[in-house]
Amino acid sequence: MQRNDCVSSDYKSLPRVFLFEPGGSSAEVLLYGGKVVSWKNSQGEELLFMSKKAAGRSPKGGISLCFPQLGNTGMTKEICSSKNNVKLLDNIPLRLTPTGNPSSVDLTLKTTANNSNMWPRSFEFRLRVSLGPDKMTVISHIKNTDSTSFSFTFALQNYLSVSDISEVRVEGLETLDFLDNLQQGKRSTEQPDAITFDGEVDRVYMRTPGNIAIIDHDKKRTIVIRNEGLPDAVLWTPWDNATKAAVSGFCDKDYKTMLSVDSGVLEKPIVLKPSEEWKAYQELSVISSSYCSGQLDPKTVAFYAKP
Ligand SMILES: O=P(O)(O)OC[C@H]1O[C@H](O)[C@H](O)[C@@H](O)[C@@H]1O
Repeated sequence: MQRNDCVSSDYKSLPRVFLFEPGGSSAEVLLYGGKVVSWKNSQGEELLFMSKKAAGRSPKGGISLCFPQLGNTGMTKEICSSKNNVKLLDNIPLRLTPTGNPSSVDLTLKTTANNSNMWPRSFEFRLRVSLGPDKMTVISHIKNTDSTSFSFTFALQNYLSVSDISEVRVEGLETLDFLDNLQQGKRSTEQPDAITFDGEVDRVYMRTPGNIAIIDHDKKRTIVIRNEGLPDAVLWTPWDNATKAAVSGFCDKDYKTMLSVDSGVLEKPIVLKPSEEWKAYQELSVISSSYCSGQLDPKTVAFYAKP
């Protein structure tokens, strides 16, 4: 039974920036927290999943910024939150800097220890979201403007829209070591085959070699994630665990058409000395998967994904 608060998302009433590029791709980015709430390919198909659960200024889904802590790796006692995933930027309006380019947006936040009660640190955050033909890049910068060093973990939680999770295949994580959050972080090694889904998954893959391909047979498309500075990846589906879905702000049936593939830096937290800056780059591209048969070489996908 669908809960009452799962009938319509309210994010369309929130202040946001619309991006367009000449090839027909488009995106929408919230000023609150810099969350990307829509990314459409040149055919106008939505590629990101947004929950219909009402959540005020922090709607669930899209591309969410998790900072300064994700999971229980590198937990710092400075953070005032009972949650492992801390999204300090949610609910904070970022400053919009004009780019003069309809396919790109720059958002910034300068904060001091005094005006952040969740993490009493001074930092500067800059985010650039840019569109290319069937491609989106997200560049994040964090500068330590404090008088002492600080450390953090970070992730872009990419909630991808899929036709049916049981028909989806993920390539690029084969044979990697992962920490299984469903088994108290037990370390295991992934099989040599592509990953498919038939139940709940919550894993942190460490030191991913480069590209991750999410192949959706029904939609005949592949989304490729390429990163620099974000070595780890989290794969999450609550499946039919309604309690976990609800805790994360999703509706009971959302799992069927959503897969979360996060790009992050988790295993080894980033340490910044005063005035030091950290930068990370993520590129998402979407391509026709009609040529995908059997094992897909992510390097080949990246090659085809280039405009
Ligand atoms: O509840 P959220 O912060 O949205 O997180 C949703 C999910 O994100 C990550 O992928 C974690 O590994 C999961 O444990 C978590 O449940």
